[in-house]
Amino acid sequence: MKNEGGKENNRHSTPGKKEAETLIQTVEDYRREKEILLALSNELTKVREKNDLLHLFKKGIKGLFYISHTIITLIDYKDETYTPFLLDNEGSPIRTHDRYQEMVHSRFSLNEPFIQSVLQASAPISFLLKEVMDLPQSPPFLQVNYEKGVTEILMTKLMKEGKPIGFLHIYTDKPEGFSAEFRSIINGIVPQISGAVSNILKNEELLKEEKEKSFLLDFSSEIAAVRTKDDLARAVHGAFRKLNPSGGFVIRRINEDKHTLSIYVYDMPNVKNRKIIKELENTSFEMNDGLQNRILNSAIPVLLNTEREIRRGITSTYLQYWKQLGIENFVGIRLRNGETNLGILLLDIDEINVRLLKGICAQISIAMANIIANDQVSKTQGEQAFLLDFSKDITRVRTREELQHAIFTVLDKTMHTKLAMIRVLEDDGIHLSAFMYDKSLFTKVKDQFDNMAAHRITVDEPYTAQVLASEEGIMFSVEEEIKSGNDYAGLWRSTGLKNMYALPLRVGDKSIGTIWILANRLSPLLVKGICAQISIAIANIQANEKLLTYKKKLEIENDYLKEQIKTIYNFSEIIGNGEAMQRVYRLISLVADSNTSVLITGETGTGKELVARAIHNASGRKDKLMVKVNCAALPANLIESELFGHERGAFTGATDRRIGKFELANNSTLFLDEIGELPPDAQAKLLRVIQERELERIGGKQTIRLDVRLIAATNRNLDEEVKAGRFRADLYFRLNVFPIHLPPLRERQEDIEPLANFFIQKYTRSTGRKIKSISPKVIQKLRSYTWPGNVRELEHLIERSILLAEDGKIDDLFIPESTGTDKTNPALLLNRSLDEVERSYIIETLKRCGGKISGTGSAADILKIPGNTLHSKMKKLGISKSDYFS
Ligand SMILES: Nc1ncnc2c1ncn2[C@@H]1O[C@H](COP(=O)(O)OP(=O)(O)OP(=O)(O)O)[C@@H](O)[C@H]1O
Repeated sequence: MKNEGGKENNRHSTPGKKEAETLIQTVEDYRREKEILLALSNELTKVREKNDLLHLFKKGIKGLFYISHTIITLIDYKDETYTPFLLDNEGSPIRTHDRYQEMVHSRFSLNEPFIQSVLQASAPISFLLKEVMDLPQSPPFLQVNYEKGVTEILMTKLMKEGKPIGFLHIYTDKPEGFSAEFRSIINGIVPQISGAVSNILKNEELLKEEKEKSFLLDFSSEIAAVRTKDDLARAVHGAFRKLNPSGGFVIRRINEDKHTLSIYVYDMPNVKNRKIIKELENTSFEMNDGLQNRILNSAIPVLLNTEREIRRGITSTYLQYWKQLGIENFVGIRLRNGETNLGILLLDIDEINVRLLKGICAQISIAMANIIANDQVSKTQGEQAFLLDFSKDITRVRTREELQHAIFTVLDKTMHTKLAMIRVLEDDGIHLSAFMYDKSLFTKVKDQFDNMAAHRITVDEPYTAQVLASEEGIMFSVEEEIKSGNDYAGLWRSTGLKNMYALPLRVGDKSIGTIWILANRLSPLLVKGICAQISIAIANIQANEKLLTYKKKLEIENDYLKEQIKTIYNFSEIIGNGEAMQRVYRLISLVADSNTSVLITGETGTGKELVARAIHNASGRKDKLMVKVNCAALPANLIESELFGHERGAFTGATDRRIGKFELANNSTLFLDEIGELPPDAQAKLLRVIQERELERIGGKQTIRLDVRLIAATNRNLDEEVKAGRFRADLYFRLNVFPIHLPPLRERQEDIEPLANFFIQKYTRSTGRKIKSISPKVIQKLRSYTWPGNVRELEHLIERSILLAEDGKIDDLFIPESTGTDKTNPALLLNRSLDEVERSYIIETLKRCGGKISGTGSAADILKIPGNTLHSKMKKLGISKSDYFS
């Protein structure tokens, strides 16, 4: 240190004349000094512009004092540094120094001895560079100046309101250094320089404020024109480009769930990786991630450092991406409308201008709130208009197909998703079965989905129970359900959609089912509206389907009723009192009242159906119709559907649901006529139904429990059918619990006359003819006939005879020509074996040829076989002469 403003030392140095001269000189100096000071201070008070200050200062002392260059530095108390503020761009020799730029942008510590001594000095203080530059912690600019030939520095602090605000640095490269006069002038001028610096600072601040104001004004007029999200993005982009041409911004909006934030608008000019952008665009970030919530809770912008936040344990993926993208620092500011947080603005900048940012964010917030409100209004209007259309569509829906079309269309067109499942409650109020779904949603997990859909669930199934108990439905996050072990969530995840929206379907207070829709996001208003409409449509369709089923059932019952009326007189009486029929009556009364299955056997026309009806009419089920199925009368491919019913679409041609005869005979009797003709598949299914007492319609999932009494009849010998493998033994045993055999008419001749009389009465009544009796001759004829068609044949014969009778008397019957034991009558071919028929035919031919076996006009000739063959056949069939010569 040389000295502190030691002006007095130069004055009063020599006595006498010299003293007088010196005094004059001193006065002169003083005057000059005053002049300089006055001139300088006059100039300096005018200074407003940064560049003017040093220029005027230098100009003021030019020619009077020599200096090499000056600098003004400003103190920053926040980080306890001082930094260059005004530089001498023309005179400074260090401008060519390598470290010049570094010096210009450095912040030098206030806490070191060199600058502390300046701060403590009450007047300008000078230093020889070589003495101070190597002292510990000395600022590097001393060294840099020294290296450029500067020898000495004069420093003084600049004050404002009693507090140092910066320093004036004056450098010289001359050995004589700074004169006392110079020091004195500097000391005198410091207040003016301080004032000028303050003025410059104030002016700069004012200019900055002006600039900000005009910036905000521009921005606000741009924002005022913003109507859409895109407009907002453009306006914000333009504004930030002006402030920081290379930086980007992101505005995140708080989602409707109030727990997450997603990108609203953004501009990331430095991010070239589309994948990262897509990822950032499509992700909802947890609000309470330790960072977003901090920004939302802070009234002022928050300056953040990516690395530091990661170290603090913030795990949100966007930080990792930012790190990857090299974003070191960023600023987060909340966007808020009144007391409501709307979202956050994130800016890729290092410095914060709090006032400006707050101004910008206030404008963005207003625009954003307006856009959101506008969007909400037009969304609500759109949704309402849409719901109106949907409700119009749905009122026209009558069938399940039409409903499916309406639902699939609405989900596809407006929600861009598909129906996962509608389950409806069954009549028992406990089970829910699949009603409608879109398989194409689950193509990746087809089998698993089919299994799930085929599976009936109950109202107690936990997820269904939750949904049914909820007012507005439940949104399941697929990922969270996966984590919590929800078995269905795997299926959900296969669709790539993020949420499962499950809602109860209700009509009034009554739950009718559940609807499950997978989507990334859905409007709650829309879903609720749609579900209400769907609920009503389903209820209508169900009622419609029920009505159709009842109608069908009634129609079928009606058919049976008609049939029953037609035959009512038939089963009111069974004619025949012979021993064989007495036995049958006993059996009927024994079995009628039980639920035992009965198998009635006997040749065709022996009255098997009559007996079946008699059993039914004598049973507790008589108030309901006995249902009859003729197993021989139906094509094999329809028999199962006739017996067990089918659901619509169960097979080609099944255009409607059909109630099977089994279901129709519930609580009554099912008469299976000609059971021996039942195809094997149907036998197997029949057996299952008899065993389990329940069935499922073909193509149906619902199990129907049944209480049906079975009576089967056949004219076949089922024992033999079983042996030949044509009839299932297990089914035979099930049916043959109580066998009743009806003997052929030829074996109960005693019944022929009463039967004949019964039929005469019956047909005289219906034809109006008056036949009183049958002659004994005719009765005799009837008895001697073999009646291959049994009672039915007798009935038909009498009917025909009555039509042909004259004089109220049946004198003759139109029995086929060869009666009695003649078995060549084609009618008699029935119920006979091939050997028997062959034997009768050979005997008949031999008779016609007078017993001639071979040769011209012989039996072999007529039969067109060699004589030898006929011989051996006769031998095999046991034909002897007595057979054809009697
Ligand atoms: N004992 C009887 N008394 C009065 N009518 C009878 C008697 N037996 C049979 N019939 C009449 O004969 C006709 C044939 O009887 P039914 O249809 O019951 O015979 P079925 O053995 O079932 O014949 P199929 O094996 O050909 O079906 C019917 O009109 C029936 O009313």
